Amino acid sequence: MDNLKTNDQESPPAKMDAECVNFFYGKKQALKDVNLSVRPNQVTALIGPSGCGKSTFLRLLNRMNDLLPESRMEGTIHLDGQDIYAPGYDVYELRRQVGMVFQKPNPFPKSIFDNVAYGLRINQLKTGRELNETVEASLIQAGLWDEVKDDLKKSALTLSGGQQQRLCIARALAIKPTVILMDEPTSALDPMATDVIEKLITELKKDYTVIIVTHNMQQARRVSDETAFFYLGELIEMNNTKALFEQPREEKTHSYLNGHFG
Ligand SMILES: Nc1ncnc2c1ncn2[C@@H]1O[C@H](COP(=O)(O)OP(=O)(O)OP(=O)(O)O)[C@@H](O)[C@H]1O
Repeated sequence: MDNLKTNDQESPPAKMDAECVNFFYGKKQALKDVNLSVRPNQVTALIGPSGCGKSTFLRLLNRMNDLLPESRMEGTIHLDGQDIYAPGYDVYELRRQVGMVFQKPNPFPKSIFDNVAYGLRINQLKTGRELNETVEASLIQAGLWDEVKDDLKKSALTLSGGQQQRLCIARALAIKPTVILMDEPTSALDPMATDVIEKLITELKKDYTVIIVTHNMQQARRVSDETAFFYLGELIEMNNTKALFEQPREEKTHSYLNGHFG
């Protein structure tokens, strides 16, 4: 399955890569022999019909499936060349480096400021002026600062859905990750809020590596540099987004993109 990797000799080393990954929920196999490389400072989209394993794969990238009872993973996943499932690998440091934004905005019932400061405080990374500066910088980077700068003490729950999602992105950015995982980050948002987040994703890749699960093929086309198409737990094809959409190599990809199933 090496041919599914998109890393050639001229590319920078992969930011993350998966080799021969299988994943089981009890007896059910959700991922089958997945080989996939993610390039740094790019947006990689994971697409495919419901239940094909996109979210399962995404969650393996920061070991979010570790606590699921009776689940089992085989294969290896590297971050900057290090095996993140190796015994002794620091899972807390992994989750600091590989942040996650979920489908539904999930701010804590706390102030806007405290939401962004949360990870910095529990990890004792910053206090005082440094804390304030990092909160401000994260809100600026998430494109929310101008809308909230006079209301930092207000509850995060008073924000609109789109603002809440940008707040969750600011919260993820505050602890200085290098990779951001996004699991259908706009599926609960209206078209205008979606547009704002999509533009933000494009901005973020200057500083971060972004991996996004999306049901929306047009969104994958708009925001991503590379797209991986999953079907029934297998990675069928991965390529740069334009090529995958315009000249899919595999018949299954072609059928899916043309709406024959999904
Ligand atoms: N916690 C779980 N326990 C058991 N089976 C699960 C669990 N989570 C997912 N699955 C199964 O694993 C398979 C892959 O699910 P996954 O959520 O990764 O797919 P997906 O492509 O992200 O789907 P969707 O687009 O609907 O979110 C599905 O058959 C699903 O039913």
